[in-house]
Amino acid sequence: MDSARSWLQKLQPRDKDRERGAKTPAPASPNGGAGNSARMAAAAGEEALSSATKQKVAAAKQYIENHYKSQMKSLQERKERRWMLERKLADADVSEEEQNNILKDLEKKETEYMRLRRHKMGVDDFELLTIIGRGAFGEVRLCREKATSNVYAMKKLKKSEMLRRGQVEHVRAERDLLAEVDSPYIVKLYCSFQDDEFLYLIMEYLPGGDMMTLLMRKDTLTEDESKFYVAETILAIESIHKRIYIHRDIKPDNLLLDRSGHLKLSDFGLCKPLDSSCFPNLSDLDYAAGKSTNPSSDGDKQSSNSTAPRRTQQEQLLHWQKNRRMLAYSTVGTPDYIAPEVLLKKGYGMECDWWSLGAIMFEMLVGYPPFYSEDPMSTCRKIVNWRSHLKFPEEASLSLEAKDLISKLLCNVDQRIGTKGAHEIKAHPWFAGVEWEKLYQMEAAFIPEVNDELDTQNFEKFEETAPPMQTSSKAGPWRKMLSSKDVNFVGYTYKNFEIVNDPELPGIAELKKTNNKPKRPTIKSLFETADSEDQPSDGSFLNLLPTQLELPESLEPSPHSSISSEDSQARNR
Ligand SMILES: Nc1ncnc2c1ncn2[C@@H]1O[C@H](COP(=O)(O)OP(=O)(O)OP(=O)(O)O)[C@@H](O)[C@H]1O
Repeated sequence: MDSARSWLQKLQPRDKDRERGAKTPAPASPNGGAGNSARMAAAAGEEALSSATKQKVAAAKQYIENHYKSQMKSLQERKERRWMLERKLADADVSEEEQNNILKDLEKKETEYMRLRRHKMGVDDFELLTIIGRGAFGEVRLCREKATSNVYAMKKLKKSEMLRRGQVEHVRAERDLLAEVDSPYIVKLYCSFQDDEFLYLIMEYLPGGDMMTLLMRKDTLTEDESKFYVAETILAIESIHKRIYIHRDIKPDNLLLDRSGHLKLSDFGLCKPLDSSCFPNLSDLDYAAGKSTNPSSDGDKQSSNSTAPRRTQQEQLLHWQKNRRMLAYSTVGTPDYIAPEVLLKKGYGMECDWWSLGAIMFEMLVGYPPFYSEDPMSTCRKIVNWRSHLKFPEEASLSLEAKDLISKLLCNVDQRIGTKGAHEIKAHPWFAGVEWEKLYQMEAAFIPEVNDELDTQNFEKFEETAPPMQTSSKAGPWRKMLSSKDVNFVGYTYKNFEIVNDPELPGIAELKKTNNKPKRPTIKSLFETADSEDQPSDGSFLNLLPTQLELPESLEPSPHSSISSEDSQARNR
């Protein structure tokens, strides 16, 4: 607030100076023409300057409004937490003394959380450990918070790269979604912050690795194993669709496995393949989709040469595996799971995520994705001409139900299963017998080997390109740290209440079950065992903690900060 006020004060004199300058009479000219043009130029200058000023004032106004809104929301949420805990305790078999202790515990956590919210979090608060992932915009690394010794995954994204590739809105969407959605199938975000060069997401560490690595280790999965992962992916997608978000980039690399082997969706908003600079000839696809029904015109080497023998399933699998990691770590990424309507940029909705699910299911059962080709552009062509290219290799011996479900996922949007909601897919015969509500409590298809909290054996080994930088993000007042570009990243900082909660102690359900006196239940466990009807209608109050807004020194308007019409269209659906 103070920073907003001082920023406004700083603004005013400059504004007055400009107005004074604009009102200075132009030198007289004998015919009045030069004077007129000078006056006109001055007027135009005034208009231009005042529109820049207006933008700054609007940004400051928004900052102040957001700040107050955030304060009110924070207060409300604190009250809700207290109220819910009191209700839960009233129903629980806990002595009065115990109840008082638990309530005191909550207040302690609240104070801790308030302190944390005021603390300007930075990369210096963490000990940087092993690199566990690399993407187009940065890296993911295991880290340990110095103050608490808690282990997290830190995703670090280079701001300049995000700006260069017009991904600012996408990264913002990722932060927003992770902060909003509270689902066991979505990776949990604890906090986000930034320094002058990078954006950081501090997430729960999922030590089971990702689905891409699992698939590379196993070649193919059985139908039962696939069913488990496909079912959990459906629940993950359903939870983001309920929030009116579309992922658009669901692929095995983004399906992570927790310690017990259950699946969580991650990596929201960075839709690299939508970046047309990555696929320079993307407009050709339009032509390919409309005109070509002949597989041989789709650029796939295998089919372009009719005399070349078709690869067997095993050969294709080996070929795919050889290229897979290279594709994953390239700046272009793999287009193998992207829906045709997304590639064609003709407007798309949530159905595109169900297409990706179909492609992943195919890969689990067959060993490679359905439209795999030598190079990404050929894959894109095959996707838009999916009718000619979707083939189930006989050697894979898929059940009729599996083939039917895949064919209903990999088809035109208007016929695609899931268009009316996830329930359509859940009701498909391939899932007969799946207990959707109990899935998360069931034993996973594979239990990953994880020896301790720092174990990274389920991840690829990545070379350190440079020693982990412990660049200071805290030295000096934060406003001085930010460059003018940072107007694009205003409001990125976020802190989740759960960062101050201890997830290890038993819950009240356990207390009731054993009916003896185990360790005290924690606030978190009490919330976790709360009935869904006890929760606010969106069921996500713990994750809806306010954004700590940041106002950069300069709020220069930037061409990068606007949402493309395509993005807003997708978001509005
Ligand atoms: N919370 C996490 N816990 C464990 N591993 C993770 C976590 N988040 C990401 N990873 C690992 O890092 C890899 C890259 O992560 P992610 O896809 O989020 O990064 P990215 O830079 O957005 O990549 P992409 O280029 O796919 O957009 C994942 O495939 C996974 O192996």
